[in-house]
Amino acid sequence: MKSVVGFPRIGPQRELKNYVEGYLEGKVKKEELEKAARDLRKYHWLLQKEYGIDLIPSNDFSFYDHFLDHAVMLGAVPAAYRILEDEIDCYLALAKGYQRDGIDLKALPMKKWFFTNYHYLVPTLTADTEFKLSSDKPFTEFKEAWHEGIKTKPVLLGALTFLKLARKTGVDIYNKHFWEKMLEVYIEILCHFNTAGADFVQIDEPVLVMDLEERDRRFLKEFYGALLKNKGKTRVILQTYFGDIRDVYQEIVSLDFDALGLDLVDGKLNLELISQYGFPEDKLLLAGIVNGRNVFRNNYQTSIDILQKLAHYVDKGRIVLSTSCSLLLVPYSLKYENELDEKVVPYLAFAEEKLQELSEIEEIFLSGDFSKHSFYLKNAELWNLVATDQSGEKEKEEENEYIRVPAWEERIKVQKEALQLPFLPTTTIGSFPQTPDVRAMRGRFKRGEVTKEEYESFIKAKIERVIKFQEEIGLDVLVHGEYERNDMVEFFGENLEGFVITKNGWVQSYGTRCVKPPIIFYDIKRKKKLTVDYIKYAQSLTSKPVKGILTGPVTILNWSFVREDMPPDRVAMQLAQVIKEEVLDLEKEGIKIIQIDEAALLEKLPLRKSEHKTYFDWAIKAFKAVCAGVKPQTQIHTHMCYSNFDDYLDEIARMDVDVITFEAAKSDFTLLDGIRESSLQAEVGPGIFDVHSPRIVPVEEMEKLITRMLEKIEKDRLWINPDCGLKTRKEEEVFPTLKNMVVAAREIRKKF
Ligand SMILES: Nc1nc2c(c(=O)[nH]1)N[C@@H](CNc1ccc(C(=O)N[C@@H](CCC(=O)N[C@@H](CCC(=O)N[C@@H](CCC(=O)O)C(=O)O)C(=O)O)C(=O)O)cc1)CN2
Ligand code: MET
Ligand SMILES: [Zn+2]
Repeated sequence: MKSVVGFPRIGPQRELKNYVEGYLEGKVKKEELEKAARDLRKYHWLLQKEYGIDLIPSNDFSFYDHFLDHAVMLGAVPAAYRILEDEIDCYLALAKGYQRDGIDLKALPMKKWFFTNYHYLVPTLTADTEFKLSSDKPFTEFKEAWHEGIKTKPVLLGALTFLKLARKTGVDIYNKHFWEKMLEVYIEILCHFNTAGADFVQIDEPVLVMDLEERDRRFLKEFYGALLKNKGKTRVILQTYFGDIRDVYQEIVSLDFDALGLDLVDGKLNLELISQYGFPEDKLLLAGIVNGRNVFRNNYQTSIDILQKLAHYVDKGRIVLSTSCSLLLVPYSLKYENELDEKVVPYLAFAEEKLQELSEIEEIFLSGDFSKHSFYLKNAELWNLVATDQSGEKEKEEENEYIRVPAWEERIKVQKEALQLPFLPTTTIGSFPQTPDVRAMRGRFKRGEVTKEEYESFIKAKIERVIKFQEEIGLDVLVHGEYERNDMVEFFGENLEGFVITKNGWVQSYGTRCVKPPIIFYDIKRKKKLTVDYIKYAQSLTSKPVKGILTGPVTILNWSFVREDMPPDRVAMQLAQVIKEEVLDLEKEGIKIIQIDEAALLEKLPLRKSEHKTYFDWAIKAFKAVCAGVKPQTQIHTHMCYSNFDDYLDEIARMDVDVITFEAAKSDFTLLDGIRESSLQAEVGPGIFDVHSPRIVPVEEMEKLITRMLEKIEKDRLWINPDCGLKTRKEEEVFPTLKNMVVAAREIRKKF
């Protein structure tokens, strides 16, 4: 048997993006949106059926985010949003906010989904949360598929994952009084599926791969002990992913689940757990061997090895082949890639190709002598060809070989002297709104409809306009606006050697926003300057300093797909080398401030604390390798967002940057206390407005914020800036806010 944990849902050509955004803009009717969603689901189910998948997921579809779907289904959303009676409107208000007709509802905050570039919406659980079955989405989808002749496996988010990842105010999630009602909802859902005739239901509990405590184990026993008494004929799969379940293996196998889904790609230790503690004879084992979060072909030899080891403990008949996690994290299909390097194509597998891999591996596994099977032989030949020889290439450098001299205290003096900025200097994070004309022009350039010269002069005109705007409103440190970049990582991938760029390899990052991660396939080299020309041009237009903006090595690595046989620390050092070359070129051209974005520094921080040190050691070493050798008077900034870096300030201090700007607008300033208490010396720019909200922020609001910040941070250490880049916003939203931001800073300066 073969199972898929979840399938992408944005549409093979990002159809859902256009429908949802169109609906929000009033250009698409509700019926059209619903039909588009039904068509996509049908397409996904039929495709999986075509490849012989036995356990095809449903309820893995979402208009915006599956975590929000779950919160809505449990009734765990604030009552204020119910003012919007229509189900979809209420849902989208939670996702995007709603400001119309005197109603002002804020969007829920977003957070990273484990170590991926997917972001989920975070509901808040309070003492007022009343759990109640409030949506029939999972049942509707099940019926819809049944209508197509497919009996799906409905997917539900697990209780512990939901409780642990939600925000809590004033509630103890482990208190039975709090979760009892939620248990009743889960029971109701299971009963529904039992009546509807579902053979399987999948409950996702990815938090089980994290460090767990005794109370988590107790919760699992109590909650699932009670739930599983109500499963009737429906068989319940407990699905885990993103690691191994070392802290709960024995508890989980002793519960009455009918099947256990284990990740054997990111959770290598799962195999050991099975060999050590055995596997119960009454359960199916869903063996996650096809990597759901990378785009490379499976190595069949590796997978067969794992399966054969498993077969010592579990009869072959009870082993179900599966993806390691949901395929949400990979693009749809290679069939849209007609311009890819032919040498590389055979090494890639997107979601659709992974379905085929499951079939092929099953066939090999069940055949008598697998080593003669044609699928096996073909795959072995492929991987033999690229087996890399890494002997002699070991990096010996230690982090402390990349020390910037002189030390921060000395450098910052030299820089203040050189830059002559007022105190509370104002700046932005780099990108300005990527207006539709910019996107459209790049589209035309890529399709060969306009020449390189036309494209470049278009970008230059944009730069000229944005420099003028920044001068007019009186910002102190200007930027060129990043108009030439489709994305802060893909752009670097396109312009460096060693990357492969897809045409349609879109992956959902949040809601309707997608990224097209570049693929690292060869050694990385820089054959030409990446950013120097436009930044130099911008600097030529003004006497104010223009900040050069680059993406750092760890972020490029973490937002790319990287070959599994390439050690990440080695790739990070190669990236550091090329970014360093760019930094030195910018410096040579007279750029005085260079920002090296590390928005994703913490993204792939291992889920288990015991593995953090190794990660930080190589990640920070790579970052420092970029900066060592830069002149003392060149000011190095970095920018971070989207992670809770509160907990890692001492590690971030080791990056030894001169200035750090970061997202803080939402976090109640606890971060500022943390900064004061940490070993971080750098000047800081805690974002003073949230770029994800379309609101125009008034001067007084920002003045108040700066005043409060000054209670925590000395006046000569504080920068004034937004909390992230402005690329996703509209000019009419951010231009007035930036203007207000500068006024606010000036008003505060007057008070000193
Ligand atoms: N890689 C990455 N990860 C990140 C972030 C990030 O900035 N980059 N930020 C955080 C939040 N995530 C984000 C993810 C995506 C977007 C985003 O804006 N994505 C855009 C796509 C950006 C892009 O590459 N656009 C292409 C346009 C491709 C296209 O469709 N072109 C059309 C024309 C479109 C038009 O006419 O408007 C065509 O060619 O026909 C370009 O600019 O070149 C989107 O979904 O819409 C923003 C934030 C965390 N993770
Ligand atoms: C996601 S972090 C974004 C940093 C980038 N320099 C920008 O302004 O868009
Ligand atoms: Zn950012």
